[in-house]
Amino acid sequence: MLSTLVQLPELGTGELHLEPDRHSGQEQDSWKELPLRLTEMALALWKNFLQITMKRILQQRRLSLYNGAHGYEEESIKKKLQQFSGGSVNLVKEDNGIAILTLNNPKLMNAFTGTMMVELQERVTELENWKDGKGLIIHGAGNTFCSGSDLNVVKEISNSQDGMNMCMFMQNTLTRLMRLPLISVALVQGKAFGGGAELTTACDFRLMTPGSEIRFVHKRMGLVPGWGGGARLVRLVGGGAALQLLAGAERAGPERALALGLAELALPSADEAAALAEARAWLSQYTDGPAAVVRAAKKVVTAARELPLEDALRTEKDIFGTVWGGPANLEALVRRPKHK
Ligand SMILES: CC[C@H](C(=O)O)C(=O)SCCNC(=O)CCNC(=O)[C@H](O)C(C)(C)COP(=O)(O)OP(=O)(O)OC[C@H]1O[C@@H](n2cnc3c(N)ncnc32)[C@H](O)[C@@H]1OP(=O)(O)O
Repeated sequence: MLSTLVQLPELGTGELHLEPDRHSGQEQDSWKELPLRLTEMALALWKNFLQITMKRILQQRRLSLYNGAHGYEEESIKKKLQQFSGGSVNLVKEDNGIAILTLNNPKLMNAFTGTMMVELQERVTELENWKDGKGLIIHGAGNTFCSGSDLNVVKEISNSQDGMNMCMFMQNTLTRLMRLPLISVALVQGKAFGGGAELTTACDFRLMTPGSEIRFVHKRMGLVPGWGGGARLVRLVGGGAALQLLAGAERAGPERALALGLAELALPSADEAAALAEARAWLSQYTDGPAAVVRAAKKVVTAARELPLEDALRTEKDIFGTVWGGPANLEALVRRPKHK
């Protein structure tokens, strides 16, 4: 019998066995079967690829807050949002496990157009599939964070159905962002207003440059948060402070944000490049070491943050099981570090 491995682009590797047909009483020339057998294998690999892809889509659907049962038809919502183009959401994933996500619409203070909302979801999906990822920094182009939804788009989708659809779409995306097994930082330069303020609350930490502001301006627009920022803000700063920030549309500069627990650090420099370098340095103290362990730490916190106690404890046990006796644990047992 002749065996060989065959690598097909995008589909993967399959093992091909060729053997003469002994029933015909003649040695078949196996090589004549090769094209047919290659086709058979390509079909088998393609079927496997489709099964894996469908499993991933269904898994992401299961992770979503809203689905068909809530009247949430994602593909038609994306189609609507894609009518409003402009700007981009760029992602660079580095070999060190840190990703930089840039909101790139500086002409409009990085306001979210419809296509940017769709691109943000696509970047989050990329990050969900990035198994070596440890940390994420989100910032805006042009030394400012994000001015919320593009008001030109808001005008076009001001009817109830479109508004609810955009709300559910962004809540789905920001909830998945919040749950990423990466340690995430919002680098707030300039203005984080409206939906931009909400986006900062979907990150684990917020670092703010001199003169920057997080401001929930929704009330001044006759609104309340719709991207999940209200629910997350209460969990970050407590109900009283959240109510002041929402009902007063109050400004939170670095000092006030630190006092409220809304930010973790007031950065010294307003310079765009220096601020990003400082954010990288700050994040690195939490992302150094094996990705499996960093990701496990975030998963433990996510479970504890969202689940009832006993479910959180069981989840912690399961996560513990993924690192106990793992490479990093065994190596540390040999090295016996002193935790001075
Ligand atoms: C659930 C989320 C919620 C929703 O979807 O309904 C929202 O997020 S609604 C949007 C909430 N955001 C705002 O209301 C912010 C509006 N913008 C401002 O208050 C100011 O632009 C500010 C304070 C962010 C910056 O002021 P500054 O004087 O520094 O700059 P400009 O105002 O001249 O802005 C430059 C340029 O950008 C345009 N711009 C700014 N923000 C938006 C936006 N959100 N949508 C569309 N366009 C925006 C602004 O109009 C200027 O353009 P120009 O053509 O030069 O007039």
